Amino acid sequence: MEDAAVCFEYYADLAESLDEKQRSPISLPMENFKSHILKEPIGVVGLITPWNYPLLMATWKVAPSLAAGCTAVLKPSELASLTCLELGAICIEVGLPPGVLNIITGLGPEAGGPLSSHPHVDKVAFTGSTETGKRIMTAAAQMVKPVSLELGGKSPLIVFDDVDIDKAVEWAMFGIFANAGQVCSATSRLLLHEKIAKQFLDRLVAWAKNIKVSDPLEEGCRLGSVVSEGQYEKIKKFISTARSEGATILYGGARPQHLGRGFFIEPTIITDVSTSMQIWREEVFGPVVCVKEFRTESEAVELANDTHYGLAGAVISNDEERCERISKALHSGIVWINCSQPTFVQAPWGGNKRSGFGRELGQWGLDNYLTVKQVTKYCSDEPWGWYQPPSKL
Ligand SMILES: NC(=O)c1ccc[n+]([C@@H]2O[C@H](COP(=O)([O-])OP(=O)(O)OC[C@H]3O[C@@H](n4cnc5c(N)ncnc54)[C@H](O)[C@@H]3O)[C@@H](O)[C@H]2O)c1
Ligand SMILES: C[N+](C)(C)CCCC=O
Repeated sequence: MEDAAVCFEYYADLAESLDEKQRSPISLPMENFKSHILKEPIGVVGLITPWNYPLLMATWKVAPSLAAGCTAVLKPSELASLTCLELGAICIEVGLPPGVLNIITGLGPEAGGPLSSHPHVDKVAFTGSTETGKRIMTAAAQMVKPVSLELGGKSPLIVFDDVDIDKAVEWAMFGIFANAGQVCSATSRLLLHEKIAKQFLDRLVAWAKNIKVSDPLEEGCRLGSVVSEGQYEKIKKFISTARSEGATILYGGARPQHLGRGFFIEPTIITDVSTSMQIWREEVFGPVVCVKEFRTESEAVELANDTHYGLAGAVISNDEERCERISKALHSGIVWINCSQPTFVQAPWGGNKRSGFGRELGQWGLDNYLTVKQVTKYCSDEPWGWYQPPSKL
């Protein structure tokens, strides 16, 4: 809730400074011309959002699009619409004019599909799975409609042998078990230097055993249930496929014994993973981490980049120069050094490759909803002189 409020406050400030940035001059090589820039709202925008962090993911789009001066149609996930409807109620309460923010609930193809194909929607900003992103891009292409896509991920966390093991273990846990792993940027592939791998895994299991798995309303809960039965079954299938492909379920992999009902899955650590396995290649979107060892820095980078996704990556090491080298070598839109997941509204958010394109948050989030117009003026009294004037009557 606090992150959503901070995001609205941040874009309210950017909206005010946007007026000051209008008419910024362009330097031209000819004195008889003057040119400046107008940044204008792109128009009516369709905002399609997922079920994880449902209010925050909507806020990352609603706040900058309204700050840019657009009118918006928000289509939240059918699995988590209520907080977005509450947002609509708040907008009425604070006097947002009717029609500026419109919220349509319903299933994806029926309620969301028309936003991509309708000629009166000028842009679609989408957050969700890569498969849906492809469908939206295909539909929008028929109208040559711009899209920005925030899609899935299979992000790596690389841990070198010069670290404080317990501190690194805690970041590794936060990177995959926070929000039950239902985080697009979750660091779901853990790469451990071979010298510390055994010790690291022993400590990771010890810390994982200590996680309180419970109803999130209980004090001290650090792992709740996953969103739906469908997601629960999907995650269990990923775990059983990993096992059948030859991986080892080092810890977890099942329903916690003390929770007889609800879609709870233990924090799960999978080892003996090869790069051809499904668990290495595909996004699980659950509390499941797969682990591989590496020997050298270049091997770590090669493994980290061995994915079609490119949302985030993280490295933990006490060698600052090595961290700098790795932050350049990772093919992702976000790199965390000595941590995983902390997110700030001022910094750009988004991915490369099949994690999508475009950036949310910061100034880049506002630019998503603005179009740039050049205004160029001829300011000489002299005629242009390109054509021969006809003889005067
Ligand atoms: N990159 C990011 O910033 C980010 C953030 C959060 C979630 N995600 C990704 O979102 C996914 C989980 O969310 P999900 O399961 O809700 O994704 P999803 O793709 O199933 O659904 C996302 C939204 O798209 C709608 N939709 C579905 N089909 C549609 C269609 N044909 N046309 C228009 N809209 C349609 C859904 O109703 C929902 O509102 C994960 O892959 C996760 O990585 C990415
Ligand atoms: C801000 N978090 C917690 C990293 C969530 C980002 C949105 C992706 O699921």
